[in-house]
Amino acid sequence: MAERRRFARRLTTRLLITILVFSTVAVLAITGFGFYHAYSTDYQSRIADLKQQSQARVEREQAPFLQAQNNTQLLAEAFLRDYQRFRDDPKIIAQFDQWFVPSDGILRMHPSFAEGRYIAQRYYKGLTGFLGHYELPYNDELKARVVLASETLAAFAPAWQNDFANTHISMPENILLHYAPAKPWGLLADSKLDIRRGAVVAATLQANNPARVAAWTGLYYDLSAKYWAVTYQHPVDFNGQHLITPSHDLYLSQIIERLITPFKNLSSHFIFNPHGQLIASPNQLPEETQFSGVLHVDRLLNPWYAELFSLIENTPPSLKNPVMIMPEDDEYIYIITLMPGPDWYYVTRYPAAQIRWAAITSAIAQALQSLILLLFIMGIVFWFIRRQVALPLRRLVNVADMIAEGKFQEASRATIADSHARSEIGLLNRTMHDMAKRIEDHQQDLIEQIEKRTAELAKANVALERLAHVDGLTGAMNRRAFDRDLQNAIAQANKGAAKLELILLDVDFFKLYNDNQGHLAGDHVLKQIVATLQGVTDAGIYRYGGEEIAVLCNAVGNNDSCAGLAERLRSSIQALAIPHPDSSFAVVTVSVGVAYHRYGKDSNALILEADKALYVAKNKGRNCVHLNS
Ligand SMILES: Nc1nc2c(ncn2[C@@H]2O[C@H](COP(=O)(O)OP(=O)(O)OP(=O)(O)O)[C@@H](O)[C@H]2O)c(=O)[nH]1
Repeated sequence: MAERRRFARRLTTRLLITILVFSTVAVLAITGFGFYHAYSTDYQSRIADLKQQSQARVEREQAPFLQAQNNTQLLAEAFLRDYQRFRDDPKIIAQFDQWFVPSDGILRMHPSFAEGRYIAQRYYKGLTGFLGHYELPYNDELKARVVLASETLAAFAPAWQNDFANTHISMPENILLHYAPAKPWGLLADSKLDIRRGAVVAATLQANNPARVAAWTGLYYDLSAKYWAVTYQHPVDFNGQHLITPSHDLYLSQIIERLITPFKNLSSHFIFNPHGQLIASPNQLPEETQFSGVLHVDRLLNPWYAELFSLIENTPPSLKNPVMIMPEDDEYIYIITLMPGPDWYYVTRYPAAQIRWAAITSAIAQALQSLILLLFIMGIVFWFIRRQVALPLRRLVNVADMIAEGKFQEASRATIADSHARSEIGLLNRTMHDMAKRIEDHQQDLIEQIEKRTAELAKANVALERLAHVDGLTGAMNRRAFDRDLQNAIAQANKGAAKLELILLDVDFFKLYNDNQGHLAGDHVLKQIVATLQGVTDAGIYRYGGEEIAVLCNAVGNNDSCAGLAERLRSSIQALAIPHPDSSFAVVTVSVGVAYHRYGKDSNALILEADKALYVAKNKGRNCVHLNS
């Protein structure tokens, strides 16, 4: 029984361990793969995020650059339109002398254009002009060009004053027309200034820019304005002649400040232009002041800039696709984004360990989730197996024990609990229930049958017993019964419980009766005698020998009662009056010998005494009783 319980427990435990082992192996494999996958996915996703963040920042900051390009294009087209129509107009040419007046040995636009004035219903303000020393005299074309350029500038620039600090138009004749309401540059500029010597205007001259491309200058420090700026310059030629260069200055302090602001204090940012000039760096660069914005990486003391720029040149980004660079032995990764407009390379430097660590943390978190999920599932499986398998199995084992112990009724009641379950266990339970019930019914049948058969057997035994001790002819008890009863009676008598008397009766002249009346008639006589004796007494009547009858009388009273019985027996036979022609009494009679038991006398002695008494009765003439006293 205990073995069966242990087996049930072992089965459940083994089932759980098997599930646990296989699940653990599966989860570890999946977690391992998941960890690797989560790590690489997270790593890639963080790189993609960095690219996206850089791209978004660049796109946000590129607007003023693109607007500057559009604006200068607009100015160029408007100017060219007017120039082709009015360059020979005498009124325009004549205006030159009214608008531009001598100052410090050069010409400057009349200060009223800066302060505010109306000319032909157009309001001019914030406009200044610097016409520096020029080696040739001004001809009509130049005069008309300066006036038309001034008008173009006055027409468009005020609309942009909120977006750009200034708008200006330079000319290769050392002329600069300037719109900036806050600062009358044309009135303030040193008369000895030759703007063509400055890098900005110089870059627009045909000699320096034979391809005639519009471009952004490198970063420079505007000494007069005291800020870092870049200038977009759009050279405009007509019939091979360089007429004007509309341009915007774009103050970069705020833009650059925004661009080099780190992401979450982890990144640092650099900006290069395609010519290898450093536009911005988070580091303090003393060289900046030395080179006034022409900071070529080769001229920087730190070779790291040149190496980085060379890597960027090897894998340049496109407008939509930033690239990632991972230099060997470098603890950073670099995202290079192309900034449209000035075509700058915007570099985002980010610690590689930070990305790896974040990816590992994320992968570990996912792995932990998987493990927690495994534990949760195992918990549910454990609970399910315990509730749905282990407990019902244990109950079934108990039921099996009950059946083994023969407690079928208990077993059939105990199986009710899980019998409603639809599982195999429920089915097994119902089967056990049916089995216990059937065994119980069969056992009940068997018990009833055994009881019935036992009763029948007892009855048969009683009959058999009776048959074994009854004489077949007369119905009196036979000699075997006599011997048994005599022994018992003597034993009782020896204990003093009762007195005992043995009466022996013998049919008189029976040989003659047989001989003359026939043996069958003799049998009939014997039957009649026994029946008669039984009618006279309840004492045991035995067929002791052929025609000898014994009567055991357990007399409680005195000897007379047994003597009286012997006499009543004798007379009852005589009274039958069965004719016996060969008897001296003419009827069938019996002689009777009686012997009394005395303490210590055994059965043989008692029988012998009774025999002697009978012998005496015979000798006395028969049909009489003799007591052997
Ligand atoms: N019909 C019949 N006769 C029996 C049976 N058993 C014994 N006998 C006969 O009983 C007779 C007994 O005879 P005995 O005892 O010799 O003498 P008796 O003729 O009875 O004479 P006394 O006893 O001296 O009166 C025998 O002839 C037996 O054959 C029996 O079962 N049926």
